[in-house]
Amino acid sequence: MTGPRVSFLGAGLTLGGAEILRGVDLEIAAGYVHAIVGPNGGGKSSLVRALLGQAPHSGEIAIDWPGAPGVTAYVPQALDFDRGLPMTVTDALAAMTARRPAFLRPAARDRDAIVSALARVGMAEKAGRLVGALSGGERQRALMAQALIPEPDLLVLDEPMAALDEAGVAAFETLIAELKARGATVLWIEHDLAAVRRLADRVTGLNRSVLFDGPPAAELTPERLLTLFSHHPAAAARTSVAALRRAGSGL
Ligand SMILES: Nc1ncnc2c1ncn2[C@@H]1O[C@H](COP(=O)(O)OP(=O)(O)OP(=O)(O)O)[C@@H](O)[C@H]1O
Repeated sequence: MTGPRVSFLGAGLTLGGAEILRGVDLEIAAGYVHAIVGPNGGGKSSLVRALLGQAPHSGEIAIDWPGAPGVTAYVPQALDFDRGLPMTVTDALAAMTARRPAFLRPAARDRDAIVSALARVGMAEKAGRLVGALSGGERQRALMAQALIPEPDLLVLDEPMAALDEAGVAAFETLIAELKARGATVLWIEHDLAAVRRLADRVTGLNRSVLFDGPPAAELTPERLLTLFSHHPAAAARTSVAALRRAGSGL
């Protein structure tokens, strides 16, 4: 199975009287790692929520599978849960991924899949830890692990690296390479422009509508970064310098 092609045609979204997205035309090619970048509040998370059917949109959003529909997985920006929940990481993953009632022990096959997914995100030793005791980066790794069960054909990631340390970033990069080698389509919201330059096949700038779209090396120019993240002059100067530093020497 290879991943699907995803297309947005004149997509719009209005929430509580506010226009969040307008006339979004965008194509995510099958098997591509496609990054979405843009300023805070630009509508990136809303775009993926619309794609996942969680927000009412206008226009057209289509997922074209090469054959029968495959597996779609989503890694949200953060996980809201009760910190006092007496549940281990393994139990939480079982509840999120298994098709059995949560009060039954996970089937052996499901347990194997959980062990393997946790190992892929470097969390093998944390399998028995209570979810409420996880650090921010560990929670993010656990969220990534749930998206690997079963192996996804379309993976939607909302800032998956925000809390990751260096080892976490390395594990994430390996995973993306593995998914890409399998032909999965990855739609990836990211603020780390250097990572986008390293890993993405294509990048789209979004601020309510599409600002630019193309290969990262061609699109993430210094001028582009200046305008993309400039809200007011002093913040713009700070942000652009930081963004340029992060984007690395290739610029
Ligand atoms: N239910 C809602 N009602 C009204 N406005 C909303 C609602 N949900 C989101 N918004 C607004 O839509 C805008 C876009 O939000 P969204 O989370 O999609 O942005 P984003 O590009 O993902 O931002 P960030 O980079 O900060 O994560 C924001 O101004 C937000 O306040």
